[in-house]
Amino acid sequence: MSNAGNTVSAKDRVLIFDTTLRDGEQCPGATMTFEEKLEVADMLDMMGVDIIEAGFPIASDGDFEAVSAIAGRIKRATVAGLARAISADIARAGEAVRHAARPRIHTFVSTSPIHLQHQMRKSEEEVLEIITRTVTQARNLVEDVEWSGMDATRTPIDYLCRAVETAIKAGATTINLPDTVGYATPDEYRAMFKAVRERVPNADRAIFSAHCHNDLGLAVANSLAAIEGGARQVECTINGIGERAGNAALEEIVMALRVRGDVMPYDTGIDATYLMRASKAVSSACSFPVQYNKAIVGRNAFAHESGIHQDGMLKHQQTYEIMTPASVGVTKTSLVMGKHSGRAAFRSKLTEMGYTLGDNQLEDAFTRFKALADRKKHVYDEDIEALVDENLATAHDRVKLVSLTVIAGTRGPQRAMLKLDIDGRVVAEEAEGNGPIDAVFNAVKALVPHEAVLELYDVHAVTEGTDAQAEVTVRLGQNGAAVTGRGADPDTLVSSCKAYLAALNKLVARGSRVHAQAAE
Ligand SMILES: CC(=O)SCCNC(=O)CCNC(=O)[C@H](O)C(C)(C)COP(=O)(O)OP(=O)(O)OC[C@H]1O[C@@H](n2cnc3c(N)ncnc32)[C@H](O)[C@@H]1OP(=O)(O)O
Ligand SMILES: CC(C)C(=O)C(=O)O
Repeated sequence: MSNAGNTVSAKDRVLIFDTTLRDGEQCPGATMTFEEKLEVADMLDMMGVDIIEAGFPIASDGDFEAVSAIAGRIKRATVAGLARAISADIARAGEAVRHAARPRIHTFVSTSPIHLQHQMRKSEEEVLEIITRTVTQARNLVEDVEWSGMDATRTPIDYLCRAVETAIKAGATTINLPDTVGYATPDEYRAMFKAVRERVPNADRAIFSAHCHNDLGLAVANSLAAIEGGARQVECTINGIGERAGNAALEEIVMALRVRGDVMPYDTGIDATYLMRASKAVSSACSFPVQYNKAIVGRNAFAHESGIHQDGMLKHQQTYEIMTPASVGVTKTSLVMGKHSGRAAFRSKLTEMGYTLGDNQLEDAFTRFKALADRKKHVYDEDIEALVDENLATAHDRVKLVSLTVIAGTRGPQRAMLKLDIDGRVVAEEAEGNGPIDAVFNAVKALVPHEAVLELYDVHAVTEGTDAQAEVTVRLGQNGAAVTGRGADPDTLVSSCKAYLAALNKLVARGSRVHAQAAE
């Protein structure tokens, strides 16, 4: 089990280049305000990101301002600004990162035939000249220059090697070979890095970097394969946000390397205990919800609903978790109560909630819990509380609900068909009423004649949603005294009936004049 703290071992160090504020922000709808960008940048710096790509300064004045401000405040990480292979872009990026403690200009140009022909409309030779000119310009502004060959994975290897060699010769210190359109497979991507590093004569003068998109869901797998192929920088984003299907997710790369250090002997400088906080910060800054089943930071990443898993987790955490929640900044594992839960988890939940039930009561409550969970999407603690409290209270009831069917709607009269168990005998009655609840109460009164008066009827939803448990309170008054009964059920009519019966049972227990018909 990983203890994913901030320790970087003797393993090979992989630099984390975070592009949440640049490529991440490029996904539709993810635009962040100036203040939000500063907040995210501070968080990235705090968690140990090596390079923060703060934006694309030529894109807008707002982007320029944000990159400049981030460059001015970040003291530890390198701050990079993106630039096309255009002189004005590079000058603007250089200006934006000028005040950074560690400034970087990241310039890129297409290398694939499809891009050269259709987007750049330039020949291979012309692009090589552009690389020399633009990387040299960037290098005259800052020491740290990254060059990217856009669409590298659809570029013939011979030309890619020539482009890389040219960029290094012009002064690039980092060479990024992006899978711009998320097309590569892990084997191909690993082999590409290996081949370029072996074939380019000056390859040892640069750090190689991977930048993967998730169009085929392979971004993280490809990033890890690139590391095996010799990349020592990976470009990624928090929550995997980014152009189209997104970029490789930072948290997944970091934790894959931590947890599987046995087969991937590499590590990063990231303090993984910040991962959840960073995920929430980015999700809220760009109003992008994190999918529930997202690895590491999804709300279900450390949640277990099925009984067998919950039983295993209660016996030993490593039965179904490969990292501790604390290692990624998640407060704790959650055992979610639902239709797949078993007795072990139910018992543990009740203990956690302060209930100690005997075996029979527990079995009874579990049966009712399963019935509720079958009808209800989310079973909250309040649901269980309502269910158990009612269960405890009704243990000695003489009058119990067996079944209830109600015909309601616009075409009255409303009619209730009720079966009760009274002292072990099942009796039935049908009654009409002025509304379905009146019909139910009339049926009860027919089976359990009494003189008590309904003093209060109150209904409220215990939990959220249209499938919420309705909790009904009924107060019955007789001879100046009153009793209150409660009932909970997703069906308001059933909870009304239960509440009425609960109140009647209290009257029976007090010896009031209530005629439990079957008992007579
Ligand atoms: C894979 C990536 O993520 S690359 C980064 C993508 N990010 C963005 O595009 C976000 C920011 N972009 C922008 O704000 C704008 O596109 C700008 C400011 C950069 C450019 O705006 P415009 O000047 O209006 O150009 P427009 O966006 O319409 O077209 C892009 C131009 O850049 C050219 N171009 C694209 N990439 C490069 C490059 N790496 N180097 C040089 N030129 C490039 C295109 O060929 C096209 O040129 P053309 O107009 O001569 O045909
Ligand atoms: C600018 C480059 C690195 C890029 O974002 C890509 O190729 O996806």
